[in-house]
Amino acid sequence: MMKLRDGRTLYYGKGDVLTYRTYAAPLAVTPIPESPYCGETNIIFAHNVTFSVSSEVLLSSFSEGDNTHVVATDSMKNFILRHAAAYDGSTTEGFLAYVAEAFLAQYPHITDVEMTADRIPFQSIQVGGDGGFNESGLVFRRSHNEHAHASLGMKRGADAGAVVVSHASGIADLQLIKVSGSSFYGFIRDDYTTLPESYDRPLFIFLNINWRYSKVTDAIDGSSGAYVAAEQVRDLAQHVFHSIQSPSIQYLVCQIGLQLLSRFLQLEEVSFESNNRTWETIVDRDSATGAGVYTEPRPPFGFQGFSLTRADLESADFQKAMAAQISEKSVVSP
Ligand SMILES: O=c1[nH]c(=O)c2[nH]c(=O)[nH]c2[nH]1
Repeated sequence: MMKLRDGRTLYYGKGDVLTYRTYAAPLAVTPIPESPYCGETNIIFAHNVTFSVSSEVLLSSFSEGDNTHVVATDSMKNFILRHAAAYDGSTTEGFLAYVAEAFLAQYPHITDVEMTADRIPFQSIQVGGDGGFNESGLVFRRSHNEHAHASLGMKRGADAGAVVVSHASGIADLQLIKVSGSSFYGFIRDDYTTLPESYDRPLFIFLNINWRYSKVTDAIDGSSGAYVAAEQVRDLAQHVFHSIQSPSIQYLVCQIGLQLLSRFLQLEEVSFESNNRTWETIVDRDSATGAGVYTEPRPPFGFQGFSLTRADLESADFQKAMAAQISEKSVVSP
């Protein structure tokens, strides 16, 4: 049979399984200099989960309408929700691994499980008291800012155990504006060029960052000390954006990638999808006060994709290119 885009020939499952678990185990991470984040209470451990399975024996459900081997997607939803109650870990990746492994154990005819989860972020509110402001711990504010996500593929192994065959973690919809300190000039000027060169633009980017660990256990086990929180990745990206004079988004994401791989030695790969939402200038900034007026840019929007592996970093070609550019561009101080 022809393979689908993700390599599977068939699958079915349930999406938008909204899973609001309260009082999951707290997460503590190893702090990094670029981030004040040190962990998460997980008082609300909420996710939008997508779950799907595949197996050769499911072919007859497609070809003959034979439902003998079909676990109803409604039952999958129940399985996820009930296992959310029993999960005793602290990470999204760990939760996915726990559910996927339990499902393979429960249904021996299923060979593959694919799961993704978008974290639904809730932030504790601060309440005033005698000693100042403290976390409420009871009232939370739903956040519509960036969110963490993870995906995991698990297969039944040769010895009937489950093995992780793919995993990724990420942060989506980070939206950052730097009001000064970004340029874009020196690009090809020809008959098609109308964009003026900019030596100080208000750079607004939408950013998705994804990463993969060398050892998936570091992602799954929140108590390993090697877990990388999406908040830390976000804060490091913000730190780099703040610190460098960027000549382009391409350069910016590469610098963030380099910084991530040097800060988190447990990561094997980082990748970026960026979108350029630079504000359109209406009134140029006043050089004395900085006051300017901008409006929303109109479509179409530019985008960039970039991935960096630890092997890239160690390759001679890459090091040569970096050495050349370090001498001509500002770099981030660690
Ligand atoms: O950072 C940028 N990279 C580009 O490739 C590009 N192209 C463009 O029109 N504006 C920008 N900005």
